[in-house]
Amino acid sequence: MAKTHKATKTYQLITGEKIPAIGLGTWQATDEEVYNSVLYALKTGYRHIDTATAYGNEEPIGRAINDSGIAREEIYVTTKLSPTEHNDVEKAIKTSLKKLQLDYVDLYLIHWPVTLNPNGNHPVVPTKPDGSRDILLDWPFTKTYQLIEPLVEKGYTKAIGVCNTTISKLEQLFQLDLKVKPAVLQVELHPYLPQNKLVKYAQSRNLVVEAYSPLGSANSTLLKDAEIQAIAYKYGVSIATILISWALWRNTVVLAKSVKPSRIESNYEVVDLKNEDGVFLNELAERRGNTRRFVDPNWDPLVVFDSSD
Ligand SMILES: NC(=O)C1=CN([C@@H]2O[C@H](COP(=O)(O)OP(=O)(O)OC[C@H]3O[C@@H](n4cnc5c(N)ncnc54)[C@H](OP(=O)(O)O)[C@@H]3O)[C@@H](O)[C@H]2O)C=CC1
Ligand SMILES: O=C1Nc2ccccc2C1=O
Repeated sequence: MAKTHKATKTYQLITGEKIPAIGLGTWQATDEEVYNSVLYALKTGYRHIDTATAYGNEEPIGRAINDSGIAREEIYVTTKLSPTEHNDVEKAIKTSLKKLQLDYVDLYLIHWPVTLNPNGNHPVVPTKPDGSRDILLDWPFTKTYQLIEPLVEKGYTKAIGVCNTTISKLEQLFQLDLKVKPAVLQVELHPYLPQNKLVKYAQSRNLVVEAYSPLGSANSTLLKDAEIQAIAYKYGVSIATILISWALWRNTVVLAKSVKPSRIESNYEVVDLKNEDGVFLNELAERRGNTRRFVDPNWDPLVVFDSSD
């Protein structure tokens, strides 16, 4: 049986700041669950919390951070700009900070490279009369990126970045005259969707890459995979531990969500994967000839995930 150790690894961002390699995911939990899970995670040793305006849980997260008694500068906090907020990013981040009871966040991400109508029929997912998403098609995410750049100098966030972008979208970003470079790329990553080319490209541009839904999200089929189970068996740990350890092996941040104390604890215990096992997991989807995305909202007619990259 391999020895597990606490996941205290950090990466250095392009800003010079350190980011803890393991962050607690907070999507899909009640306010009470999220409050308790953040408090428990911080007690366990986590120092990185991932949230978003769209999750509607910034307020209980702020309370938990406050009640933990841990110094603000020891905790890495990320929140995300919602697609309906691209028109007034300063108001958006100020609202998030107020809910989080913080003076600044460590990282502010554009949640989706999609702009939704801020004056539509719903604050998070506005729709048109035909039921389709109310997307502002003439508002590219690059325009939003340029709007969030000043938030760093104004002190609202230490770093900025993007989520859910492909290589071609990152290339569009790097074609701009950037005042503030993106520090982080947050995308769905696990052995069914390793996105090897995207990870390599982003890391070569000095972005720290973050893996969301690393366990395959809720009702995960990944956690029942026989080949991954065989690796887990070799190390004497769970599949979840292998998935989290693989994410660290490939030098990505890993955002695992749990509201269960025992899982919050075990997800913070990792093993050092042998290279052969890391490579095996990198290549699993390609070997099987299929990938699987667990998070893929319908942004029709906008193509967010281009299968070519
Ligand atoms: N930028 C973006 O667009 C997105 C960002 N994210 C971020 O990434 C985070 C993680 O992704 P998410 O989709 O939540 O999914 P995860 O892959 O983290 O999986 C969470 C699910 O796995 C269960 N689970 C957690 N630990 C274990 C374990 N050790 N054994 C078995 N089951 C376990 C959880 O249940 P339980 O809680 O009951 O333990 C929950 O149902 C999000 O919470 C969010 O912060 C996610 C999606 C999109
Ligand atoms: O964070 C998110 N989790 C999701 C799951 C389904 C669709 C969108 C999202 C998010 O933006």
